[in-house]
Amino acid sequence: MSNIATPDSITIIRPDDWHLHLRDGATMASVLPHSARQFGRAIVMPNLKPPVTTVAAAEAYRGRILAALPDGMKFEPLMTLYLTNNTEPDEIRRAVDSGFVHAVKLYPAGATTNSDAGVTDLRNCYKVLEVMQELDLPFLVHGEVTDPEVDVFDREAVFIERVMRPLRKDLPELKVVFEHITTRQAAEYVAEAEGPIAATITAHHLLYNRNEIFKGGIRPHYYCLPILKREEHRLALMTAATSGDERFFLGTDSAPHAQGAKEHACGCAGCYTALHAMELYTEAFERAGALDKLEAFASLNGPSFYGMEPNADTITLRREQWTLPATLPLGELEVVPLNSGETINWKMV
Ligand SMILES: NC(=O)N[C@@H](CC(=O)O)C(=O)O
Ligand SMILES: [Zn+2]
Ligand SMILES: [Zn+2]
Repeated sequence: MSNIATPDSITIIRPDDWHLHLRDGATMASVLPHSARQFGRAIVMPNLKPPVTTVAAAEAYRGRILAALPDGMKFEPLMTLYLTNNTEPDEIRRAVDSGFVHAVKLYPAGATTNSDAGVTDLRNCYKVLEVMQELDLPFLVHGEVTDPEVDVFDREAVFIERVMRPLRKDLPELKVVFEHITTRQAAEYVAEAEGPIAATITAHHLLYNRNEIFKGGIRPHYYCLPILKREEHRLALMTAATSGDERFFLGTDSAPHAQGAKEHACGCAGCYTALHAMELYTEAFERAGALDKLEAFASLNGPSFYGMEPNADTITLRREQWTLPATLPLGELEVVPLNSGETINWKMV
């Protein structure tokens, strides 16, 4: 921990969110201003129902997002395609030509919310991945095996051995983002691997370990996938995020679900953090005495990986306590944000 007195405000280049769920329709329209207030751009996840599997669908979705953006707000949605067993190499060429599709997303079938249409075996997709490698289109990976024999807390670490290493051995020049990493194994793998690889890290995986899910009872709003892990893993993620290593950057994985779908006998995975994401990241970096590393992680490393310029403006967070609302009406959903009813220490100006 640094002994230097921490500041009462921090100004950084406007960050981007490299992993975001906006959903669609009225919910998307209500969620969007939360993200647009904090972030200049976001990689928009394609796990809609039905999933965004074509450039035409991504173009229509992008149009709906831009149409929903309130007047006077600036925000660039960076679109992605949902990879299926049947994605055609030509779709990848169209994606690159489009200029607005910036990545392709892997959902192993059954791994997470709206992953039913996902890939059952990555070997079905090698023709597509070869074209992505050739054309430099990033491959974003939900990195968990779906084998029910594997303990849910081990699914990310096992994925590295069973899927990630063989994939990157076969396609060493493919640009890969290991999304929302949650383990020491993933942080170490990304830090040490050769070739073009990076990882996004959520605010909640930096702040919490798995005890948070069970504090005083079962707390479904802390349930997301990959699930929160032990403290040793949280510490490894903090080390990675604050290391200054360009391979690690911000991705909130903010994912709105209806209150009733989370407070349920079989509750959905996903935490809603779009409202207060930068406040949470600032808190995490401050606790590590690493506020000076926040800008690289939040605003510089992501654009550098994607070959973009950083944003031209800045944001400021002030040390100021405020309490998260119990629920947020977000279009057709009533959403309980992460930290609902709790007081946090930073506030975006
Ligand atoms: N992270 C989650 O727990 N949920 C995400 C899906 C995902 O990113 O895996 C969602 O779409 O709700
Ligand atoms: Zn995921
Ligand atoms: Zn996600």
